[in-house]
Amino acid sequence: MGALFSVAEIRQAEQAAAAFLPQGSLMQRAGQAAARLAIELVGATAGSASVPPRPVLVLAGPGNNGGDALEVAANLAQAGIDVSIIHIASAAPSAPETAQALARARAGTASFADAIPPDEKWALVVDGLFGIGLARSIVGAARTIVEEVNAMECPVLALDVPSGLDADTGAVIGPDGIAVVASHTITFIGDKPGLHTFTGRDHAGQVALARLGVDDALLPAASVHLNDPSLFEFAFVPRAHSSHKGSFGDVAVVGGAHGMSGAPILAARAALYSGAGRVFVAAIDQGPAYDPVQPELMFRDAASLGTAGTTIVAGPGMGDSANAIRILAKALDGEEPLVLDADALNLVAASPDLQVRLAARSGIALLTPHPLEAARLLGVTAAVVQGDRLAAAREIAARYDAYVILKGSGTIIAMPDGEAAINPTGNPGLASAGTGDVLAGLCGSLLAQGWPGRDAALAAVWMHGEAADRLVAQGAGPIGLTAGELPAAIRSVLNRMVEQRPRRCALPQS
Ligand SMILES: NC(=O)C1=CN([C@@H]2O[C@H](COP(=O)(O)OP(=O)(O)OC[C@H]3O[C@@H](n4cnc5c(N)ncnc54)[C@H](OP(=O)(O)O)[C@@H]3O)[C@@H](O)[C@H]2O)[C@@H](O)CC1
Ligand SMILES: [K+]
Repeated sequence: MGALFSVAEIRQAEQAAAAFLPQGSLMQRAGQAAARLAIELVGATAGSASVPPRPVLVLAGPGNNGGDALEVAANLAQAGIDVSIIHIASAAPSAPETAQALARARAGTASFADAIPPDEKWALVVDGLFGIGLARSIVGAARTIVEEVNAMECPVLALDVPSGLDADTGAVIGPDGIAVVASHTITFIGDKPGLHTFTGRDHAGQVALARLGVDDALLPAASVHLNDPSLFEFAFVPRAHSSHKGSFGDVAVVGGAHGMSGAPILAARAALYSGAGRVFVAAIDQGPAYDPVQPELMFRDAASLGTAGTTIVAGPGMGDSANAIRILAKALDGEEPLVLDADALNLVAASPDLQVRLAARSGIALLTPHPLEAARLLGVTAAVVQGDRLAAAREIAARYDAYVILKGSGTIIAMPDGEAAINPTGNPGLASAGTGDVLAGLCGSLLAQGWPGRDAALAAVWMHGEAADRLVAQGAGPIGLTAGELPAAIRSVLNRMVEQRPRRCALPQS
């Protein structure tokens, strides 16, 4: 479930499937599946499932994505819907199935136009300009069409992938490219990573998958999935009545250089609310003696912190002092699970010595970079990281034998063995100060409670996003959502997950 495939993998499956089918079968199936969804969408828009009072605009490009669109147009016209088609003809000869689809559309009641009729109000736009075959920026007449569609207010259904979007990476195909902003995307044969990360979430809207009857066996075993509780739910275990605070591990958040106390406190609160037994704030410089809102947190001097048996979350507000570097080196040399965030990642990126220590450590390392921190770790620009987020996260995971959470829309979770996931939960409310500190604290908390690195990374990211989504559903965002609201919301998500597990409790280690 939730498997994501590269364009190369989809192409292979498509060729293998087509070899056993009459010509044009896959395109016809794509046209039928998309027409069904289009009818549902216009039915919903018009308030009934009957013929909508407004016409549907179908955009058909020069390749097979255009062929899909022509099949959709023919099917909608056959259902009695008023359809207008803008067809960008190919200079090169079309594939036979696309030529067949064009003939079918021409034979029906759909009308063809050279440009989008001005002032028309559409029930729906179907985007079949370009699919996975687009290899360069959209320019000229096609660009004008995309600009016009993006300025419309009606729903837009993209076929396979919003035209102009790279289905592997979620980047707009450039340079200086443009991509359709769809409200819905129906994607064919297999779901694709680019629809779920970077700009993909904004361009694709709600994603539906039409397998077109292609056998699972024709697709490879997926190494990338959409993050989902089915990947980690067995890690949620009810607590035993005989447990005590020593059963759930210690977390120390190392950070809080002068003037930056808020970040480690947010991380520490998240660790506390997600069930860590004892939580320390280990300050680099002298800061507050306690947290009046959360007096359960214990404040220590980072330099004298005993780290044995303690999961360290290093980085929030840590700064770059010599003291910070010394304390980070000591944490890297320890064997306890370690979460590196924010300044700790920048210190590693700037120090070959710390890089060697990180790569050599035997305990779990979990890194939570945002794109710029990831770029520093890789010695590239943030634009390069964003241009292929999956590849960047996997490269860091492999280089440091670490679990990597590359933050941003469609957060990537990459494991040292190459497995990866893209997170579907969360919303723009998370693009605010301190939410990353909360995520780091949550990761540390799960690791301190004995979770494996893979499950901790997947579950932390999913719950963090889910908590934000629930807050938005309650009206607490996305505008103005604050990081401080997340820990309590995460606690309720976590307890709900545990309740749903049919498992018996885990007896505490003596
Ligand atoms: N085959 C199958 O079995 C199935 C395929 N399916 C569908 O086919 C889609 C893939 O079709 P595709 O390979 O024909 O590529 P597509 O995305 O239509 O674009 C290529 C066309 O665009 C042109 N072009 C490229 N860049 C351009 C630019 N900047 N500006 C202008 N033109 C540009 C390019 O021309 P060229 O680069 O060759 O000059 C070529 O003509 C896939 O996404 C799915 O929807 C489904 O029906 C399932 C079964
Ligand atoms: K498209």
